[in-house]
Amino acid sequence: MYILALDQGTTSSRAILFNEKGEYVYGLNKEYKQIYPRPGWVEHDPYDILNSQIEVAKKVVETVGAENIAAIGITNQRETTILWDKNTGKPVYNAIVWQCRRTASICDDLKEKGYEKLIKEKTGLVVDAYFSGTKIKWILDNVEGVREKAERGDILFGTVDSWLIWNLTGGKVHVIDYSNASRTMLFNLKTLDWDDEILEILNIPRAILPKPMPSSYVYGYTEIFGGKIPIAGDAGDQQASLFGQTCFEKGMVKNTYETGCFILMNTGDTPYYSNSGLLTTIAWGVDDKVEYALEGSIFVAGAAVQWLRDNLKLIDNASETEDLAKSVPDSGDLYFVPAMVGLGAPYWDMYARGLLIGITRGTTKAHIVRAVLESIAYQTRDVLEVMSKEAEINMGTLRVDGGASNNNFLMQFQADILGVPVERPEVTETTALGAAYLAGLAVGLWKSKEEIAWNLNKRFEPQLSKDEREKLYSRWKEAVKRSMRWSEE
Ligand SMILES: Nc1ncnc2c1ncn2[C@@H]1O[C@H](COP(=O)(O)OP(=O)(O)O)[C@@H](O)[C@H]1O
Ligand SMILES: O=P(O)(O)OC[C@H](O)CO
Repeated sequence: MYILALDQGTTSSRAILFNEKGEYVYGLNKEYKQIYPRPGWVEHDPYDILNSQIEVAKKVVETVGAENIAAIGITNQRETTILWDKNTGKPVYNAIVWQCRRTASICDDLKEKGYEKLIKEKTGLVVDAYFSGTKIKWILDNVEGVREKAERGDILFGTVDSWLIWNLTGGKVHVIDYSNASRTMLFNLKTLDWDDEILEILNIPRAILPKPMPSSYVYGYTEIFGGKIPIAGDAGDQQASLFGQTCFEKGMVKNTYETGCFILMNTGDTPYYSNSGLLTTIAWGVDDKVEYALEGSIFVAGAAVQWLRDNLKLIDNASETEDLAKSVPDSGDLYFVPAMVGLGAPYWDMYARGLLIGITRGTTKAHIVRAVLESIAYQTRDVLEVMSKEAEINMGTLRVDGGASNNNFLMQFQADILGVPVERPEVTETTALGAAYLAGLAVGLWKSKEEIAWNLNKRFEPQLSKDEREKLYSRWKEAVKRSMRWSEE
């Protein structure tokens, strides 16, 4: 039997089959349209999300037959917000993507009113436009007629997992798992329920919200692939990858290098609160138990490589960056700060903007490409420094995954700049793998977490001296300072 993982990411939808040993069997990927209506705004068409996901899933299922699929696990770009009409199933507005900054002023307002502490204590999150709460409010307040309909109980909200499950089950099931719920800024980490006080502050009717559920559970069935297949796993993509990396022990850390970079540390069965801009989040709910994680979210990582490709046209594809970066001995003191949509952890500056500094007559394309890759590793160090300090854990190794973790230059530079070994597993699609594991556990394909495997592909040992490392890193910190608050009016 196989498990089908649906990995609905920010830039593409993926469907991947895993076998009973957790090995990658076959997968397909479809990119879909990014919509940028104004500077700093990012949207997706919810039907692009759904149709691209179904298209790849159907093709993948055809290769083995629906009858051979034991379960489907869903994992998704988190925070992205969709509201739809309960009766027609039609979205009332485009999906507002996690990267979208349009609600920065709503967040400023919440901060001015002094709600930061309350929101952090209840949800584990900092007040930022990143999370779903203010995006929901924006749609209710700005799209004509939606608030009235919502008050009448005719509107449903979902993150992308909810939207997919609702559609895959023919409009029968309206759920969200705890890990996704913990990204809405509306979910109380202790009661494991929506928080009425925050709902009131943001003026969001409870009736639109999905039912919070564990991450490994049979939520319902889909018949759109020819047979009746249980949907049995649901987790936000970063939590799913923590699961796929088998970071089951307290203190284990992974970094996923995708559009953004997401660094999560398992903190066990109690939420751990940060004083330095890290997020407290639910890792998963499995076996009647909820576990927590500390997270550092970096908004732009692989997306900066995409920007080199699509906007600057400096490269034709992302993998070219590896050889280009290696073609120069260093960046020539060129630094790139990818604050295109502000800066996430640990800075949380919604008004920071991208910066390239240190350009000379000698600067070449290779230097720019190298500076872009290096910026991904520097941002990761920013987060890990704070994380290790706060959790009082000396990280032994960093487990890595995601599209850009295939870049050997980047992984070596990461080990160099951290001074810690970096380990890449055989399967770098660990997000999908985690969703597959969660689904497989719910239907009994695997009996317990102990049956789940993790295999090493390559270990990168740090090669820079401490002096060299610190010199490079201190220049980065200087560059970051100069990018901050740039777009504040
Ligand atoms: N070999 C590579 N080197 C550098 N960046 C890469 C490489 N492969 C992919 N990327 C970048 O990583 C991102 C793709 O990662 P992926 O895991 O597909 O992300 P997502 O789920 O966010 O769509 C893209 O932004 C791409 O530019
Ligand atoms: O689409 P990804 O994989 O870049 O992940 C997006 C994150 O879930 C945003 O929090």
